[in-house]
Amino acid sequence: MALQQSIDLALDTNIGGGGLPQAALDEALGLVDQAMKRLAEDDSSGRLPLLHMPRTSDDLASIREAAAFLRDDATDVVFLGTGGSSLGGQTLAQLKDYAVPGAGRFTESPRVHFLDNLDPITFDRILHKLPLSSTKFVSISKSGGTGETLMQTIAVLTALEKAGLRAHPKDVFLGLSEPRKAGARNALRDLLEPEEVRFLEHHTGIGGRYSVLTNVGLLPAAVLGLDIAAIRQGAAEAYEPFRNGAAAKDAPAALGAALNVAAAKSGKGIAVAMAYADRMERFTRWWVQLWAESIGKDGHGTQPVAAIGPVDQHSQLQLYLAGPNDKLFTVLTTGVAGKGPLMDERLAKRAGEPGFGAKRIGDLVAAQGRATADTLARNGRPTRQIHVETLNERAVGELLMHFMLETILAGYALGVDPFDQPAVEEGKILAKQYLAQG
Ligand SMILES: O=P(O)(O)OC[C@H]1O[C@](O)(CO)[C@@H](O)[C@@H]1O
Repeated sequence: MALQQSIDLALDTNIGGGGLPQAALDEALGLVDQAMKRLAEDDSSGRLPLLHMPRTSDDLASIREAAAFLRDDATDVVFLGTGGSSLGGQTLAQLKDYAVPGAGRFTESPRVHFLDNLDPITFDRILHKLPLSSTKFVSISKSGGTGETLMQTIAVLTALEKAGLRAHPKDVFLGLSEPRKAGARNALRDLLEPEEVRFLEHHTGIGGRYSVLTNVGLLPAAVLGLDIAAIRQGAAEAYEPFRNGAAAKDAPAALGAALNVAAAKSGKGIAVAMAYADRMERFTRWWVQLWAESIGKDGHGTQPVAAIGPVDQHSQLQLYLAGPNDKLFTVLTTGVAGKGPLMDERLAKRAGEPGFGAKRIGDLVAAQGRATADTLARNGRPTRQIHVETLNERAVGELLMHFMLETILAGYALGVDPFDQPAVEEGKILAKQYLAQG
């Protein structure tokens, strides 16, 4: 197990009155113990296919084969899709420097792009800059009906046509969506199937924000040459205590769920995840969707906030330490001590920081992650610490599964359905009405 979790700095016994009372945690653990029974039934009945994903391997060959098609002769691979149809892939791609400030510009071929936000200027620019004759595209939408993804796909087909490349969309496009349902439209399939574009099937029993371990997340990971089997193995590690029938307090994801439930019931209405790694920035955004859409309903929910360190020490930390004590913090760190450029002693002295001499950048980042958690605790702010020594496929797989399990269990314990998102439909319908009105 790569993931180490400590909730010591979250409890009032250790950090004083601002912390969570042990009694609140005990009560939440009782609720999560019940939730775990439900989860075990979900597993044995097959009701939650996500729980079987870590042990599944028979689909990996087809994912690798689709990835090989995308890589073949391609300078660029563009993933179209939004929310859960993009953020999981982005999270994994960050292991290969995707969207890492600075480093992301130097990624190897094929360059991978995730166009998850709909912005006319961005889309125009990228369509003009992409070498269309050597670019492959993947349109991902579970429902097949998401307006943003449909518009992106239409725009790309049109651009291919303008570039005289329209004759062969099937050679440059893949679709990924649910199979057609009797009596219902799948607009993405309606759009691409007449062009003979091949579709990979989106798992019907796994919603977008839980789909990172399926072909939705693993396809981009495979395009980037990541070890997709190791991602699943890592996920299996997170699930192992549940398969072994552990009590909530002994299963890290269940303990995390209980902590969040205790926080929610103790008036901590905000959950902050602050990761001390550039390569976890997309992970924090993936988690924001996971938590917000799963828990925010029926008047329940805590507000997820994503932060990364050390940069957000210089923007958000003041509020975290001295603003309202209404938050539960999760500080995520990796084993960066001893890594990165070495500080020349002479130059460190000249900069007035002799303590930097002979230290590495990673030494400071490691010290900062620790100092932030301790400072939050000293100021009575409940703080959980999660550490993974090496951020690789296995560790990210474990983190992803940990947070999915934590979210499902928290939803069950709070009495909300963690798998739907009915409220977002209203705005989508209204937007289409406004579009039609002009
Ligand atoms: O994969 P789809 O069906 O295009 O949906 C994209 C996203 O939109 C939502 O349905 C919310 O509008 C998310 O739950 C989902 O991840």
